[in-house]
Amino acid sequence: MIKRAYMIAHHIQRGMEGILSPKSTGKLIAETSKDVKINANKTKQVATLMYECVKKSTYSIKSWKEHELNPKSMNIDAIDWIFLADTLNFSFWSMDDDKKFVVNYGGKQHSGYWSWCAAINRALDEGIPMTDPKFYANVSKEQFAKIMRSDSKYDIPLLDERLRILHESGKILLEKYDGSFANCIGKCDRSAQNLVKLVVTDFPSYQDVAEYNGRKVAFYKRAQILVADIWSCFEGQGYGEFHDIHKITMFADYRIPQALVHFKVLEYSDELMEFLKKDNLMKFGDKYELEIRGCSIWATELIKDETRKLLDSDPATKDALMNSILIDHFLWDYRRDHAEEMNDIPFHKIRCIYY
Ligand SMILES: Nc1nc2c(c(CN[C@H]3C=C[C@H](O)[C@@H]3O)cn2[C@@H]2O[C@H](COP(=O)(O)O)[C@@H](O)[C@H]2O)c(=O)[nH]1
Repeated sequence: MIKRAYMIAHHIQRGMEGILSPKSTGKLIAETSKDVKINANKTKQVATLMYECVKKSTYSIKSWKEHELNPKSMNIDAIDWIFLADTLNFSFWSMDDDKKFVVNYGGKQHSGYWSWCAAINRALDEGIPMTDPKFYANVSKEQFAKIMRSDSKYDIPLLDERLRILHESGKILLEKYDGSFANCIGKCDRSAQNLVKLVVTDFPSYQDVAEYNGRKVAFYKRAQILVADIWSCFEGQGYGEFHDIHKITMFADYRIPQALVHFKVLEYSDELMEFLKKDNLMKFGDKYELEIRGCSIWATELIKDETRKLLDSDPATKDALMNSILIDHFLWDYRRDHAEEMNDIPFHKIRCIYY
């Protein structure tokens, strides 16, 4: 057991030299950021909101399965569903809010991230083995286009990239992990960090890394949300049991920053706000982008620390679970549920496969 753990750590470490972890990335960027600032007082307000949710049990690890499109079971099928969902969990935004990819499913119209989940479930209902890597490692362009058919006039962005990544990820899963992500989990000795490192080492589309002031920095948004979704689905048990799950940071996407600006936790410079309001496209690795993503990670860490203090000060909640995953999911769901209020807050627009 020890030898194997050492071998894994050594194998993984080899590939990760000199890359800052997401938490260290967030700290570094927050300390030097010019156009994005964190308002420590406002982090206390969001922490109070989280504390209230825990007290009223309106937000917990169980919230993940309450989403109608997420798997309800805690089995291998759910793991393979989650791996597929998070492998293509990126870039759903459209320049015009009324020109977006939409999938009708379960009597509802789904857009954004949920449109992708709806497409998966629609395919499964049609008898297509969508979550089986033996299927998607070789799915044809035509069949994938049919699976991803839109119920609006607009296709999902980066359709060709998505097909390429499906083929790439499916082949790796078949060749190295006997066709199921459950086998990747089995190799990580219940360590979330080991699993993140395995994913970003073996699955190239997850290598969400950039350079900031000469340092290699990692956000690992999709790798971390993959581990977090497994943890959430299994409620921290069985395949979802990770002794170091608290080391996972928030997932640096383009939506949480909107929520953090809404709560005034993040403050953008006039120049940045001007740039965003003009719907200018950013490129992956731009300074503005790194400052938004890095400060979002660090702001969420500060919110987590403040929430922990409040929970510890109350006998009724001192043993309550709290981590950056729960805060992230709360903020993400809050943003979707209060989209109207946040429409005036621009999000950074970037076409990439990392988030
Ligand atoms: N930080 C963070 N980013 C998240 C998620 C999720 C889905 N998780 C949900 C599912 C069950 C859980 O309870 C979560 O509520 C998707 N995304 C990202 O958002 C963007 C899509 O946004 P929109 O265009 O509005 O659909 C895109 O970058 C996508 O990668 C999350 O949880 N956290």
